[in-house]
Amino acid sequence: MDTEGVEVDRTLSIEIPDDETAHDLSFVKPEVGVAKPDSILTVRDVTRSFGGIKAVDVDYVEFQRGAITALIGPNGAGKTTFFNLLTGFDKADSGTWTFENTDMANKSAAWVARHGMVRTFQLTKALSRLTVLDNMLLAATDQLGERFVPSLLKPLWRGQEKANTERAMEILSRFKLDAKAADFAGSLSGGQRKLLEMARALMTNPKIIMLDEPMAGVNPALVQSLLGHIEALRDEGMTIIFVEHDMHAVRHISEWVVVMAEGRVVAEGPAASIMENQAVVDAYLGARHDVDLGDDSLIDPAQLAKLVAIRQQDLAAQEQ
Ligand SMILES: Nc1ncnc2c1ncn2[C@@H]1O[C@H](COP(=O)(O)OP(=O)(O)OP(=O)(O)O)[C@@H](O)[C@H]1O
Repeated sequence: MDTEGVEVDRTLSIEIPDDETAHDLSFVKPEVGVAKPDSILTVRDVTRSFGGIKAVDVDYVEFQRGAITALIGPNGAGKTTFFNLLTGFDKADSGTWTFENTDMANKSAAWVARHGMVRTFQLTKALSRLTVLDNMLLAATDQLGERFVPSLLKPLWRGQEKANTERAMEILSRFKLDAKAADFAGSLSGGQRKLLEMARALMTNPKIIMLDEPMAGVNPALVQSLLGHIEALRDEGMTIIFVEHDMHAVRHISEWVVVMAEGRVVAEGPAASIMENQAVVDAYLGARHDVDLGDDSLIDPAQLAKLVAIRQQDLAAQEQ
């Protein structure tokens, strides 16, 4: 169903113009539930509640293979919960999702990773106390799960560890982190940590990588280089879905943007169309979120005036 309750015909195949690349979605209609030319991940009727709150209530969304899709929305919109459901870190109350026609609903995170879909996590304190290389090796075992428990499969494990170390060093050198392999992860800069988070996820050779706020805490001077790495992964054929609050980054690299509010997808489309979408502006205003949509010139002056008025009311309330 789209937002107006109209059944969307998904049996229609969309012809990609010859001269378009796989990730150009500029010719796809910016409407909720729209079919993509080549969906790698299709989500249907997924819900997850916590107590009385429906954190996720997604009717239908397709993610285009080989594209960079941003998942945005105000605080509490359900983005993280949605990521966790899709990657097996939480269980949905209902719904299905298929990745390359394989049913992925409510499988374990290790199973999901083995089948080619991984999400990144911000480095925890515990991981900061391990070396960069340890982090990489752990990512391989974590995500591959019990198959490689070392005590059970010692000879196999040793071979595996050697292969994993080689692969880890290869990935680290891609991100220019190879010289840091023996350093504690906690000693890395904000930008290098983000690269390590991405590098960890690549250990299992995923087809879809889901990045959790890849720009958070990154020095603005390094943002460009980080975006370049993400684009390079896309250019090699990987599908990228990322949650991000930094709208400048979203505008810069996303071919498609999916907007969530109160658990639902309220809009989707190319970044430029999203910035003008009334449902999106309302979602952010409704959440009273201090938002920078990345380019003030794209915001309707009336909406800006509304924002300013709300801000003034907040200030007046604080002064009372
Ligand atoms: N484990 C949990 N227990 C109870 N409520 C939860 C839990 N996880 C999420 N929620 C609630 O579900 C809703 C969606 O939260 P979620 O963290 O997914 O939003 P988000 O869009 O990722 O927000 P943010 O941008 O702030 O990270 C919120 O109301 C949140 O309080």
